[in-house]
Amino acid sequence: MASQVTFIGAGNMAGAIIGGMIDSGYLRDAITATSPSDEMLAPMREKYGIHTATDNAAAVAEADVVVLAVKPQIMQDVCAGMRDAIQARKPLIVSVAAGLPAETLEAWLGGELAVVRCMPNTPSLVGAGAAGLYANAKVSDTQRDLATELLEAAGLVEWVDDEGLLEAVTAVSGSAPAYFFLMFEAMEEAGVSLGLPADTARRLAMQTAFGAARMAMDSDKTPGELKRNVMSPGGTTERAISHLEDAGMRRIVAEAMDACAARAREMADELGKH
Ligand SMILES: NC(=O)C1=CN([C@@H]2O[C@H](COP(=O)(O)OP(=O)(O)OC[C@H]3O[C@@H](n4cnc5c(N)ncnc54)[C@H](OP(=O)(O)O)[C@@H]3O)[C@@H](O)[C@H]2O)C=CC1
Ligand SMILES: O=C(O)[C@@H]1CCC=N1
Repeated sequence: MASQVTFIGAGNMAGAIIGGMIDSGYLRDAITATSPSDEMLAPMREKYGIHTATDNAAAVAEADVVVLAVKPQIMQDVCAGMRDAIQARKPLIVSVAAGLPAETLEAWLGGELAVVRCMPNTPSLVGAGAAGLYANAKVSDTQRDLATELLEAAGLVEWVDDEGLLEAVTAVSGSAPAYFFLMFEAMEEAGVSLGLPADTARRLAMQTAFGAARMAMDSDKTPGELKRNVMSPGGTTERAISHLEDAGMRRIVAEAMDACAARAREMADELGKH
């Protein structure tokens, strides 16, 4: 029998994971999503055929897994509202909220709970997400497998054994779709400066990124080898890559990712007080 999964929050992240679960054949009847108003829930019912509810406490009463998918800033209040129901049932808690430590969530929900913390990213919406997961000591092997199954429905899953590493995951994948979107913007602008129509430059840049990612994922070669294969000696790519290296591209990327991880640590300090 499928585990009963209740999503608290029915926004982008919940929708992405639910969509992936349905596509991979998860029993619709075993999925419930909640939101304060029916406005968000009606499309969920129509699109996915799942159960919906506006009462969080009632919706977790029979859940085996509760996925916390509301904004971090309102999480404490949301947890307080379903604390008794959670303690009566003790389901696996899976949180996708940025910055909130597992220990804090466990305390807000009354303590002694198995908690999986997840840092997903927005490509989950198209089934191409990349998520880092961390389990506290109370999570059983079966619960770990279940969390993997739920999150793999939206893309790649990588477990980390130290919660602090989720800050590095945030820098490498959680926030990283935005780095690539910035690159697309820059390449489109440069393509336009070189005379291409904007939509042509945009399509070429995006297809090239897609092709490069797919090629790197399918290949036995390292990204460095694949890069060198494009660089004919004395050719155009060598000139472009030299320029990027000389301008400090690697240093800029490292500094941006350090800043990202530092902000994730700050958010954990700000939000995680309990
Ligand atoms: N977006 C991203 O790139 C990433 C997001 N995350 C995390 O995912 C979580 C969700 O983000 P996202 O899906 O983007 O946010 P959304 O705003 O799309 O979704 C949040 C949902 O929670 C609902 N909600 C508000 N109050 C309650 C309540 N009391 N009970 C139940 N549901 C409620 C909201 O409803 P309403 O709109 O009616 O208020 C909304 O549907 C966040 O914690 C975020 O940190 C993590 C990694 C990446
Ligand atoms: O920017 C943020 O804070 C969130 C967390 C990771 C992606 N978006």
